[in-house]
Amino acid sequence: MKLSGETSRNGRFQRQPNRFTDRLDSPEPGRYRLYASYACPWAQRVLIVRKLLGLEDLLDVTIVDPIRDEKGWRIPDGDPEYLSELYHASDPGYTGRYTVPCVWDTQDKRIVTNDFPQITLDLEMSWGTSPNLYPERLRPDIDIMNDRLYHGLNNAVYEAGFARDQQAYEEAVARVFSTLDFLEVRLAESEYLFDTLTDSDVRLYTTLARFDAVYYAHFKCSVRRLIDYPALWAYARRLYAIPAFRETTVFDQIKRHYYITQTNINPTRIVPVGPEIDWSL
Ligand SMILES: N[C@@H](CCC(=O)N[C@@H](CS)C(=O)NCC(=O)O)C(=O)O
Repeated sequence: MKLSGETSRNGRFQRQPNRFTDRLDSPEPGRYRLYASYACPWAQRVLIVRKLLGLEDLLDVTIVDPIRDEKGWRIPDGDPEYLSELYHASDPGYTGRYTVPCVWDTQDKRIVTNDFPQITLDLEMSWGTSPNLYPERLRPDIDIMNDRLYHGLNNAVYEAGFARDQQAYEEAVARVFSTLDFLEVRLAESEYLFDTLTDSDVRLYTTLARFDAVYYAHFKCSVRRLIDYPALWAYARRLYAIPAFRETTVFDQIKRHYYITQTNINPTRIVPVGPEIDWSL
């Protein structure tokens, strides 16, 4: 992983900006292809929304190999062999990481977007509205919630895991658990984060699904497990019972990806056995 450029002088992880930020404002069958990994929480968001909205025929998908080497994501039986080739075809001077999710335009032969926070919103606003995951009446609240989830949880677990400094690590972990505490209270009274299933639930779910399997040990977010939060754990299992969530949650690939690929954190590449967790309701 080329993370060196993403560590600040005080040991904090600072994610690279997204290079491709065009919008997906009109679906065209056969034109766009999503590149995703089952391991990646940002990519799983798009896989879930694609299935929830029934966009399988409008947005083709390629799932990359979960084990990434120094050349980046490999495309099984792919043409091209590596995702990097699509990045360089789109921008020959590209020097960042080759990230999923990204959407490739098969007609213009370029990456339209790797702007992960915007991809699901574009699909929800312009590609499919049943169920309505981004209803207009809730948009300002969903935006605030998504921001809170990103800084307090989705990205904070990475800030904890990739910290190179004790204080930076402890500050990120504190944010993770104060956010989980806030969510526990909220979800004790409500089935979803709002009065209906929304984009925010998708964003929360993909981090919760990885929490006990990876973030607790590998990223050292070890104060409490997800299963120690009764309301959050029940909520996570309720979402897992929905096919779009369950069918895109591949625990084996999640674990192998983080433990084998992130050798800066796990140089032995040993994948832990367990934890044994029953996700059924
Ligand atoms: N686009 C964002 C978020 C997406 C992201 O980080 N995806 C990860 C997988 S979870 C990835 O593709 N990483 C490739 C790499 O680090 O080389 C970023 O640039 O950080």
